[in-house]
Parts: sequence; structure tokens; C-alpha cells
Amino acid sequence: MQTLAQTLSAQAVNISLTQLLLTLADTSKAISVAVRHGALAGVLGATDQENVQGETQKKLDVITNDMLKDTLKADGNVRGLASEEEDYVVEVNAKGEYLVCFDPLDGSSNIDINSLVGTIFSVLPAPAGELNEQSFLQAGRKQVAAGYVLYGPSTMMALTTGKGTQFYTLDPNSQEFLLTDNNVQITPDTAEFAINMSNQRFWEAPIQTYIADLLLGTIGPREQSFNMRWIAAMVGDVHRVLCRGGIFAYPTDNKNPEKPFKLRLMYEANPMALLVEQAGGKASTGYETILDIQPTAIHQRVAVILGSANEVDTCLSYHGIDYSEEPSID
Ligand SMILES: O=P(O)(O)OC[C@H]1O[C@](O)(COP(=O)(O)O)[C@@H](O)[C@@H]1O
Ligand SMILES: [Mg+2]
Ligand SMILES: [Mg+2]
Repeated sequence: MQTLAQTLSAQAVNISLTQLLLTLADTSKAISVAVRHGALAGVLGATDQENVQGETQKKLDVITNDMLKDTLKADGNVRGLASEEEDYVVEVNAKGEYLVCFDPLDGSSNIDINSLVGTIFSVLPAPAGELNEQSFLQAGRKQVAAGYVLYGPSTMMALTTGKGTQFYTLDPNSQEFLLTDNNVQITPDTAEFAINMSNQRFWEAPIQTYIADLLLGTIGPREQSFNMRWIAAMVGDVHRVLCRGGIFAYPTDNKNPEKPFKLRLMYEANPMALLVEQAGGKASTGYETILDIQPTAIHQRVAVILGSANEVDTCLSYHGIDYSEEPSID
């Protein structure tokens, strides 16, 4: 089986990006060790700090953020970084060619119940000149690489450098990420959806109607039964969609009018959208393709609807968007 380095070489990924991706992979191996030690290492539970979004930080949010920050600072290829757990962008190396945005621990509410968590990352080209927040505000389409590492029963990485989506599995013996799927493909049709149903009464009308029709199953307009899954960690839910198809949605809601969206564009939605598109799926807010959004802030939040192409199109048709002219529709 090919190693990560061998696969990146076969994809003709340039040396600086390869080095950076290997740094991210190495750091994720160390995070995997910290996560696996759990209570034995005293890493579970919360801190008494909040991040910029007003969320209480878990100990592992802080530990994993520091691990990534330290290794990316030591990697000469990084110009700057932005993290869910950092209020502001961090300047790294004046000569670095890349910007890295990351969610060091996604699904962190799962950590205390020994359930799925992961790390999500997005790599953008660093523009010339002074580094500031503006340097990062590039549409997701500009990402040169994106991926996540899932700390599950096995540690897996999903990665794209714009040449399809690949899965790697961490070999516990050699400590190498080995290529286990070179061409991940999301089935265009599905009978499985993932959404936090407890927010139902707060959604907009289009998503209310769409989900209601899925729940009606064989007696509704879809004339088929749909199954529901919710891991409460985007990495886990998107991984399932990449493995066996499905639709994942965290739509707009009015539960807290100051925060109409949950997921963050730069280090959750964009990297997942690129992985999904590169695997033949689609990713939208309901009104706009995620990868085409022009960001306005590093911690900006968005609505997310992604997964099996035909099912995402069906969901978008409830939002009054007709995709019948698009080539992906039969
Ligand atoms: O609490 P909810 O509504 O189930 O939300 C779960 C969502 O929140 C997140 O956990 C947010 O990520 P963080 O844990 O990085 O803040 C997503 O991974 C997941 O999809
Ligand atoms: Mg997250
Ligand atoms: Mg997080």
C-alpha cells in the first residue's frame, strides 16, 4: 500500500505543500495518542476559558490547538494560521507559501463520552504582502488542499489536493498513513439523512418541508423510507456520507437570532465542501454553493447542506432553486 508521501509524489504535489501536509499528518498522529489516552492522561473535561465564539473550551480543544500551532510554526512553509480556538490570525513565517485554517478538535462535546472526534484543516495560498485577516478571506475554491483526520476505531485521514478525494488509514505498527481508497465516490442517490432534529421548530420553511417529506417515507411525495443518523461531530457525519452516501445538513435556524448558523466557513464548511465535491457530491448553503462564498471574517458561520448530488439538488429545489440545467441532473 502507498504511503501518504508516495501518493502525494504520484499526484505531483509540490515539495512545500507535501511537507506541510506531512506535518499536519504527523501532528494528527500525536493528537490521536492524546485522544486515546483520555482520562488516563487527565485530558478530558472543560477549561474555565471561552473561545471567541463564546463556547467553553474543552481541555483537548486547547491541547490540540497548541500542538498544531507549535508544529505549523516549526514548518517553514506556513505564512499564517487561523484556528477555531484562536481569536485572531497568527503570523508564522514570513517566507511561508501557505495559510492553514483548522478546527483542532471537531465534535468536542463527544470527547467526554468517548465518541468520535476529529481535526479539520484547509490550506490556502498565502498572498504577497503584509499578513492580516484579509489575507485569509479567499473563497473555498482557492483551497490547494483540504482534509480531516478522524480519531475513531482506526485513525483515518480524508485528503484532497484537487485530484479526487483519498482515504488513508494510520497503520498502528508502522505509524504511516497508508492509502486505503484512492478515489472516494459519494453515491448520487441516498436514503439517509443527518440533521439535529431537536432544532426542527427553529428552521426556515424550505428545510422544514424537505425534512417533513423525508419523514413521511413511503406514504409521502418521496415514496421511499429514509433513515436518520446524527453523530454530532461533523467529521463523523461527513465521513459516513463519503463512505456510503447521504445528506448532512446544519441549516439556518432562529434559535439564537445572533447566531443563525452553527458551522464555521473557513475551517469546517470549506474543507468539507472541497472533499465532498472532489468525491462527486455537492455542498451548498441552500442558496449558494459553499466553495463560491466570498468570506468576510475568519470565524464566519454558514448554513451547510452537503452530500449525495441528486439528494442535495432535491433539497435545493425546496429552496426555490432549479438545478435542472445543471449537468449532474439526469
Ligand atoms: O450540538 P449539535 O447541534 O449536535 O452540533 C453538532 C455540530 O457542532 C460541531 O460539533 C461543532 O464543532 P466544534 O466541536 O468544533 O465546535 C460539529 O462538529 C457538529 O456537526
Ligand atoms: Mg467543529
Ligand atoms: Mg472544534
